Amino acid sequence: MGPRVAGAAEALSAAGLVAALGSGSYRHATVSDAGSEEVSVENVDAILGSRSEAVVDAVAAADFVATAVGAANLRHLASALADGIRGRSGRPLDVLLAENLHDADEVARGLVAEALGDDAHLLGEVGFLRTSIGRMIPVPTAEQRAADVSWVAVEPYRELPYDAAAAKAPLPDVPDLVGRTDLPFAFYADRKLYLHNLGHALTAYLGGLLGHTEIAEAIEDPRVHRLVNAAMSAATQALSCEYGEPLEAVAANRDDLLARFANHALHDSVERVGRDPRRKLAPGDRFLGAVELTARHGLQAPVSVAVAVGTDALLKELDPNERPNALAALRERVAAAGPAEAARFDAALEAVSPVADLERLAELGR
Ligand SMILES: NC(=O)C1=CN([C@@H]2O[C@H](COP(=O)(O)OP(=O)(O)OC[C@H]3O[C@@H](n4cnc5c(N)ncnc54)[C@H](O)[C@@H]3O)[C@@H](O)[C@H]2O)C=CC1
Ligand SMILES: O=P(O)(O)OC[C@H]1O[C@](O)(CO)[C@@H](O)[C@@H]1O
Repeated sequence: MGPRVAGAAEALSAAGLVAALGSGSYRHATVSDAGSEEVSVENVDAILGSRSEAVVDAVAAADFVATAVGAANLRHLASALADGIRGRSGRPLDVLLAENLHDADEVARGLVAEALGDDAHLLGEVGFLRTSIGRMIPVPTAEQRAADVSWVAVEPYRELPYDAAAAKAPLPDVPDLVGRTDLPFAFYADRKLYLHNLGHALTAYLGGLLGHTEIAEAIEDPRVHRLVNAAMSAATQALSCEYGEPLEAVAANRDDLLARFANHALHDSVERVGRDPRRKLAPGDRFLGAVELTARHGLQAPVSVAVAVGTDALLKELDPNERPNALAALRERVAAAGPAEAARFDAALEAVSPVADLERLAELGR
């Protein structure tokens, strides 16, 4: 039997999924334009999040725990994690955080500490491990769900680096679960958000402006590719300067990502990759975090343009009365690099809406 992993999924809407996973297996397809391969993953179980006693017991007994619930939902796990930790009687626990969230370790630790209250000392034996979760997994279509609610399709990329320095216990030997200690883990976390997620979200928003519905179509549009490549190249150079990692190594990751975004067989949607622009445009997340990183190295121009594209996507989702404050806050973040940057942001915003002028955006980002 493999390691015991505590998992939980949200009640009600997830009940069907939990029931299907409770049958003990699910089908897992790896898809690419070169072909696809399907396997059955065995020895699986699931518990509804609302069955909190069962979740607590699972956390108390687990060899390790992993979360992948969405950054905003982490807080809902805190109480079950806290009670599960109490139930371990001091036995060390590692919690792998598979969320696109900067400083996910500090956020999760803070939430669980609050839930533990007077027992917060128990966190001495708990590792909150950042991960760099790069595998792209689209949302199955309604037809796919109707045929098999637990079926999932993924891209071939499968490496999962985690922050080994923060671990409290040895993690099981799982292929491609890679404990990184060669560089500060901040490099991997920043590379994920400010290179992968920045480029991906920009592809989604530009694709949306041009009427594309799938990411692969969007990135193959040369007008989109040029702007995404420019923003990702600025992030590449800035990451290399920030962490002393050779430029060629970071650039190889950029090129691999650009090629992976073009996986047609995955049918990843502009909607999924662009979802929740409010979170994506928050301080420290993929846009504003990337603008800060690139500005520190004088490389911010194409990223400021990217922020304007993201801002346009956000403003379209907000109530009209929320827009002025949101716009002012975002502009202020970009303007921290100086008045020329603020002017670039204003001009880029004009070039996005009401009509997207991608030539003008490319000029502004140079
Ligand atoms: N889909 C992808 O390609 C990747 C996603 N991520 C990150 O992984 C996380 C999950 O992403 P997805 O699987 O795409 O999202 P999703 O929305 O498809 O799945 C999230 C799951 O968490 C469950 N959940 C939410 N709140 C819960 C709670 N309080 N208790 C128990 N279960 C709860 C939901 O029922 C759902 O099954 C996000 O933070 C995302 O940024 C990271 C890399 C890859
Ligand atoms: O899950 P989020 O934070 O909304 O962002 C989506 C991004 O995360 C991933 O799902 C996983 O890296 C990417 O495919 C995509 O860029």
